[in-house]
Amino acid sequence: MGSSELIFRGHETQPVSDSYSPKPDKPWASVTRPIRYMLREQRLLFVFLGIAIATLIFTLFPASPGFVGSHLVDRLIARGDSVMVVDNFFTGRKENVMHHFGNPNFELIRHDVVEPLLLEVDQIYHLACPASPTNVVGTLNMLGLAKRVGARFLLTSTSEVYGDPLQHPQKETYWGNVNPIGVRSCYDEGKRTAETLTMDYHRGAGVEVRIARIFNTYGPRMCIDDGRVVSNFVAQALRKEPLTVYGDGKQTRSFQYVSDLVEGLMRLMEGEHVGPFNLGNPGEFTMLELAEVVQETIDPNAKIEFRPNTEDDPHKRKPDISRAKELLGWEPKVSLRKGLPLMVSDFRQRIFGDHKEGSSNNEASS
Ligand SMILES: O=c1ccn([C@@H]2O[C@H](COP(=O)(O)OP(=O)(O)O[C@H]3OC[C@@H](O)[C@H](O)[C@H]3O)[C@@H](O)[C@H]2O)c(=O)[nH]1
Repeated sequence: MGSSELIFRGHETQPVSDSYSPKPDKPWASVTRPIRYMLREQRLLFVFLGIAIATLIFTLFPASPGFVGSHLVDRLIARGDSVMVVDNFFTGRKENVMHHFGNPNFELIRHDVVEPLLLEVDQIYHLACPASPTNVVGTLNMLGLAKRVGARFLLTSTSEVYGDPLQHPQKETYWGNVNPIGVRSCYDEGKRTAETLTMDYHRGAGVEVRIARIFNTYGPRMCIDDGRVVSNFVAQALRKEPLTVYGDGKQTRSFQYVSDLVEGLMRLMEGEHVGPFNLGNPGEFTMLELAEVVQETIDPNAKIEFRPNTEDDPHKRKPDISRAKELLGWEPKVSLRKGLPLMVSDFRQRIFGDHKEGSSNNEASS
């Protein structure tokens, strides 16, 4: 049964403050109940919530605009789930999911999660997060929805909750070192608040929740020129521009290929553990080392240009993934040197319109 047969009452108002109130009577229950029963009996129905807003003032730390989500949708559809994507397309790209148009198991809804919406679903992957104060509102709305319809809710939190970490590598038990009033705070504290709300809805309202803390992720369909380092370096090398290394380039990050992340998210959703779980690749690189890998992969003659670093830039970051290994049976399979070429062919195609290099849907087999 296609998800298009669902009842969608997206424009009903559902004030955040009534999130804990009992469910009102559903006038269409006699119609929706059998449909819901059949859907549940056949396959789970998913809502995937895409990116919400990246406003002009807050574009500093854009979350993945439809990038991670679109790969997740591919996997869910491939295993036969019905998927509804909710996205306001402020930064997300319709092209990322266009190949599912016409599939009765796929539905796309233009909606901003800062506005409440009501959909009958079993699972919610909440990936929407603008670097703006509205991210907390979006999370509240989605938690309210999960409570109301009894859906399992997965929050994609971030390694940013560890701030500029004083513990290395970072374990989930580490509470972090975040500046509450800095330029990154809106995103970092927004995600920390999202984790808090998620746990409160779990403890207080019995919502089934899952929390993933996602480390730097890259792959095909990543936004070009979004400011993140892998996207910047790859686009710069392809355009024969110098790679812009911020600061002295000795700060470290751990880069995970998108298919590894998607596998981790799905295992987390299906598993029995709330988390939080670090989902990241423990391979740690300085930005200068990353630049070297990009040079090896794209252009050995690419120059490096040093730029002043941004404020509060974390000095190092590397996930301890023992918990995910033990409880989810998950670990990344794609190294940076293997994953980067798969992203490069997609970027080349999108930057130069070159169709010889393969499709934008490249995935590393993992
Ligand atoms: O062109 C660039 C861009 C960035 N950088 C550096 O590369 C490092 C990584 O920067 P990014 O912006 O890619 O990523 P960050 O690790 O700072 O934040 C990221 O962390 C986890 C995710 O959840 C966030 O969405 C993402 O912003 C920083 O040290 C930055 O200073 C460069 O050297 N050159």
